Amino acid sequence: MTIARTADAGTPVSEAAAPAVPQLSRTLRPAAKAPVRIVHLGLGAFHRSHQAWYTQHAGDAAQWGIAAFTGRRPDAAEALSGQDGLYTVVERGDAGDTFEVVSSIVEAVDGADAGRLTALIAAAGTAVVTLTITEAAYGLGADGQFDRKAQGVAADLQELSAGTDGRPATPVGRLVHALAARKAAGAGPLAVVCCDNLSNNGTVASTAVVGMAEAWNPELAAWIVENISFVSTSVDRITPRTTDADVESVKAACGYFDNSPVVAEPFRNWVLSGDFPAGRPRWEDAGAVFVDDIEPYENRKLWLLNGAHSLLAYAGQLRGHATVAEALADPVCLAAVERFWNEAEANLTGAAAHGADLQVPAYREQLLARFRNARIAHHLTQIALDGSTKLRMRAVPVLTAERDGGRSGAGAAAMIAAWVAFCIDATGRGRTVQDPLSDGIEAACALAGADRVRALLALLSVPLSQDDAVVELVDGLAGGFARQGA
Ligand SMILES: NC(=O)c1ccc[n+]([C@@H]2O[C@H](COP(=O)([O-])OP(=O)(O)OC[C@H]3O[C@@H](n4cnc5c(N)ncnc54)[C@H](O)[C@@H]3O)[C@@H](O)[C@H]2O)c1
Ligand SMILES: O=P(O)(O)OC[C@@H](O)[C@@H](O)[C@H](O)[C@H](O)CO
Repeated sequence: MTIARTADAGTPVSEAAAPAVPQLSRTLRPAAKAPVRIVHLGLGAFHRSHQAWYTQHAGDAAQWGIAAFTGRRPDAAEALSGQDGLYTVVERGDAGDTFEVVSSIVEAVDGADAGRLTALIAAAGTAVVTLTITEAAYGLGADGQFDRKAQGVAADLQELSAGTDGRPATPVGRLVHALAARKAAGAGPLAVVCCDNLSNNGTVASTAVVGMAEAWNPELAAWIVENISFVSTSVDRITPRTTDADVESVKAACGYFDNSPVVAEPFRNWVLSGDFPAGRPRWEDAGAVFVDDIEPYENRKLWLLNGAHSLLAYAGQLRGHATVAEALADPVCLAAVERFWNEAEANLTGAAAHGADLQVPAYREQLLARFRNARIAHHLTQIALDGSTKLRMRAVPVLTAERDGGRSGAGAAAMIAAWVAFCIDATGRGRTVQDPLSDGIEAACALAGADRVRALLALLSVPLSQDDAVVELVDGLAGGFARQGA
């Protein structure tokens, strides 16, 4: 029997949800397998609700199969393999659910299977590599450069030096290892499409991959620069972790057991910018948009949507809320979001001058409606993870722009203040948080008062930590987010 689990980084779906009805498979729901031409790293909930959905809805879907690799554990690959790669997308709107079986993932593989990854990336038919490995997995320093000291990098460089026998453990190390095989096979160029919530995500992916290659084999790094196109994207579809209740709702509505359904909001958006030297699916048939200048779209989404999410994640939990919808219903949280949005919107106008019609007021209205969709239980605990990486993109650019414009930046500072307050427990000491900089956070929290705030700020932005007015502002605002309620 297939062990029922969600994404490998998610909460396992319990054994209680195991089948009493037939299990989803290509026998139960016949669906031809397209040839693998896309390799995905980071088989989680979002890949299934977004890129795999767009690929299924491309006009030429029959030519574009996905081989999706997990990140840190094999669970999601084992679960999905037991269903021949099929799973259900539950589109959860205010009015109810709709259910769709997605079949574009034709192979689900344990990320540790270096042999399969190498074989697929070295195959001439592979044209696209997509990534959803989380923001923290790129491991760049606060200066945006490759960081040899980032988690796992030294060990991966050692593995890479073992050549084809090496077994790097980070997704970037694994990709570099496999690209070496593509170079050796003479399989030619391909596109790497970063789908993580990062500004300039194509550049971030390129810096991480080329940096790792350069540190191992400069000749490979030069080949990557010459042959690999790093495509930037803005990706959007709110997709919380799957729960046992979601599995049960699919069973009740569809009459089959699906161990890997994914629940997402009806809204979806994909903006891409960059070259696809070996071709790509016709994602535009499914609504994807290709642009020359992606920055305005990225900033709109990262600042307004993700920025509000992070603000709600910290302020909301401090005020006793569990989900985005609950936090937004709290007038204190809503006011903080609106204040931050006013600042962010003012700093998006420069981007609009580049010709993008961002329609920010309508975007804000739409976001409020999306966040209020209480049928999507988007837990603040999930959004709060890896705060230092996220705030560098969600709060720091707006606060920096405000300070450069001679203003206080109190709206963006409030997001950082909520994070600062969240990092401290009820006794005033640092609490355990999941963050790539957890050691630095712990060390900073051992300090007191303004010194603590300055040290935490330095993890996000050294220049902001040297601005006394910002330190004082964040320190003052953090007090206002003192823990309340449950
Ligand atoms: N969930 C959403 O609503 C959403 C929307 C837009 C963008 N995204 C982007 O997609 C990413 C993944 O979201 P998800 O909901 O699929 O999460 P998830 O937890 O379901 O899956 C994340 C995948 O990345 C792997 N991973 C995580 N950290 C890693 C690390 N340090 N090293 C190697 N592999 C690692 C996991 O093992 C898993 O395969 C987000 O971090 C975000 O950047 C998510
Ligand atoms: O996925 P993360 O962890 O980068 O961020 C949490 C949320 O802000 C994010 O998942 C949004 O829901 C998503 O970006 C909406 O498209």
